[in-house]
Amino acid sequence: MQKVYIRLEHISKSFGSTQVLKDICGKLYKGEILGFLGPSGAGKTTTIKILTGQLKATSGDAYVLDIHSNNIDETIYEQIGIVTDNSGVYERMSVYDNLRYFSRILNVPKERIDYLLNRVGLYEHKNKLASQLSKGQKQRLVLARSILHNPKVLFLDEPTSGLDPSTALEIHKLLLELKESGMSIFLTTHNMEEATKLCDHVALLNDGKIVEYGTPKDLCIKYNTDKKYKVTLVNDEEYVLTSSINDIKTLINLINEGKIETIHSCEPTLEHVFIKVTGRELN
Ligand SMILES: Nc1ncnc2c1ncn2[C@@H]1O[C@H](COP(=O)(O)OP(=O)(O)OP(=O)(O)O)[C@@H](O)[C@H]1O
Repeated sequence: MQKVYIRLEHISKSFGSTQVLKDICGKLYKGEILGFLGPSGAGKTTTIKILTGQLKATSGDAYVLDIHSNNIDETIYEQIGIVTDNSGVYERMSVYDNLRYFSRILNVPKERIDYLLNRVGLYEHKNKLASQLSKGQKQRLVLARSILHNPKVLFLDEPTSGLDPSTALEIHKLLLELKESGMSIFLTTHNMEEATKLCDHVALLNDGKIVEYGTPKDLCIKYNTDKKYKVTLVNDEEYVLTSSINDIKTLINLINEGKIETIHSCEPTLEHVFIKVTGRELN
């Protein structure tokens, strides 16, 4: 049976009289990426903070590697990595020394530092002071630090926000490799394309509640209610047809006339699913 690395059981969280998480349940299995998706303020970071022992839930139980979040102590940090924001970088140390410092604490061979610096595209900046890095570069340094010790579970809060597309692509490649190697990744993002590409399962969060859960593909199929088909003709013209009687007649005519090159069904994207489920845009 697949190992469960994270369990959220009926988690609720209030700050004063404001309830920000409402009965959140979910599981993350070994070697999977679970995406927590939702607009700003939906409760994504709060969920990570509860799981990693930085905040206490008002009710419910959360477990990481079978340890209840109320019982987490520093030994858990040998098994998990966390990327929340750019904090935790020693600004007056070089990029290399930042990682060397943590590699000593975590007993990681220093050869891994160069490997990771290459992987996150910071090798050529290794002698720069961390304070001289751009926001995106600092974000990559935090990512490298978080996987230095090859943790079993990695928490990533918006890991590619503010990164240019090619760096984001490199990070995606790295995350998929980490997953392949058996790491479990709990990812929060606003970016539905990123989630579709990376996540085995996604939970759509709105106003502190999980409003949908499933694989990105299954959710897109589930919400493909007004089915559409993209038809490309031999003369390169393109049409989007629906299942209406008129469109079906048009389709039959096009087939009879031998004018069709390809037909594809147009499933909605996760973004469309989110809008359908919540009635609101993501941002
Ligand atoms: N310490 C706190 N005290 C009071 N309210 C808080 C606290 N931390 C978070 N909140 C509130 O809880 C809600 C959820 O915040 P959270 O940071 O979890 O959202 P998020 O989904 O991660 O948003 P973003 O995508 O902008 O990071 C927000 O309304 C926020 O203002």
